[in-house]
Amino acid sequence: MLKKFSSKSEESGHKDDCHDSAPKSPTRRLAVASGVRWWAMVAVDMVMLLSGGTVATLLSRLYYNSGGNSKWMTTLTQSGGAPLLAIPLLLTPPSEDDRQPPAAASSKLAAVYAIIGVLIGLDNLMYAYALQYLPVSTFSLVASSQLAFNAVTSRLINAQRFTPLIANSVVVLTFAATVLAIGSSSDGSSSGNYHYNYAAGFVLTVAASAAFALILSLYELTFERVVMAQTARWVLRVQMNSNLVASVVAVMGLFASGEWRTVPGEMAAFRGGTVRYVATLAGTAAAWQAALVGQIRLVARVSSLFANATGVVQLPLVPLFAVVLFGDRMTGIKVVAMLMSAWGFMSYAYQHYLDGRRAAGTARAQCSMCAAQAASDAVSDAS
Ligand SMILES: Nc1nc2[nH]cnc2c(=O)[nH]1
Repeated sequence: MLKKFSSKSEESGHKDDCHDSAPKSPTRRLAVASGVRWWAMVAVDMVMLLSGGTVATLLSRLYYNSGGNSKWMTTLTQSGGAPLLAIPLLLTPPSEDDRQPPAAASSKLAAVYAIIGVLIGLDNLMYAYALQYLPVSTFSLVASSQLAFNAVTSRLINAQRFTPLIANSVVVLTFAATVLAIGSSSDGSSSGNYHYNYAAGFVLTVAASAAFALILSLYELTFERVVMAQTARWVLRVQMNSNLVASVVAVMGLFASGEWRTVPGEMAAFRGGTVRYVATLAGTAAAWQAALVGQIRLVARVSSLFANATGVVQLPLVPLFAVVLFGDRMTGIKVVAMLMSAWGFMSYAYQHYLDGRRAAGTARAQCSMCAAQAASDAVSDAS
């Protein structure tokens, strides 16, 4: 039995043999944990992912719009806030499960952190190039392919089952981003005065989308098969260590590419000056980690596909905030994209709700069978 967030009995459902024989549900291991408190915690994780991711993406755009140009620096901001995670890690009291010895040897854990961390470093670099090489609209369109990639990786790596509602969710969310991209390709979005490098941007966005889907599935596999725990502390530890490895990759890239030499000049020429430069990068780094805490907790609580679906909801949110912050035009198509996003997401959430009800019914039926079996055993023992 896996160790779940905080209270085991409430969140992991039934610990007895009745539950162990229940079939896996499409929305997977926590289908039985569908109480109000559990949904509230999922909602908090979603808000963290959506708000953190939106702020981080907008700040990355601000960096480029204000004169920033270093790809390795943008790469570093995506993982460089990892040491901040030491604060919640220290403040989170260990649960009963955290006091057990780790299920995996330290060397195995180190190898997992290294593999996922290097993948994150490469994904972050490709993501940084993609953000700069493509207009936001095209980027959103191509980046939504990560959900389709995740459908494949979670089928192959995490044995995710698909139902019509989940397939609908994947298709509708992908369409939402497509509608957005087609509709906003000529709406005067303030993406800066770049000479876009479409071909490279396209290939890098697709590669980053595939890499990110793989990363989320590997996180899920790590919680299920390596650490065999999904407590809040384990989530923070796995995120912190893998992102520290990714930061080492980014720092090595910054020095090996020689880009570090351009940083002082970039800082001096930055619109708003040095303080604004540092504040923009520090804010981006903190926002990415907040988003990732939400996303990785969703991987642990629900599944990598659910975490990715939530992340894709963010794609239509970014243009909406860009309307307010960068003066982009609001169009009907953006509203349609957002409504489609909400529909795609509700489809997944409804499947989860159905699973929760079905799992609770199955558990009740099995427990009454267990009780009847126990009573008949007691009668035969007595006679
Ligand atoms: N490729 C990719 N990288 C990310 N890094 C943080 N979020 C994302 C994402 O949604 N996609």
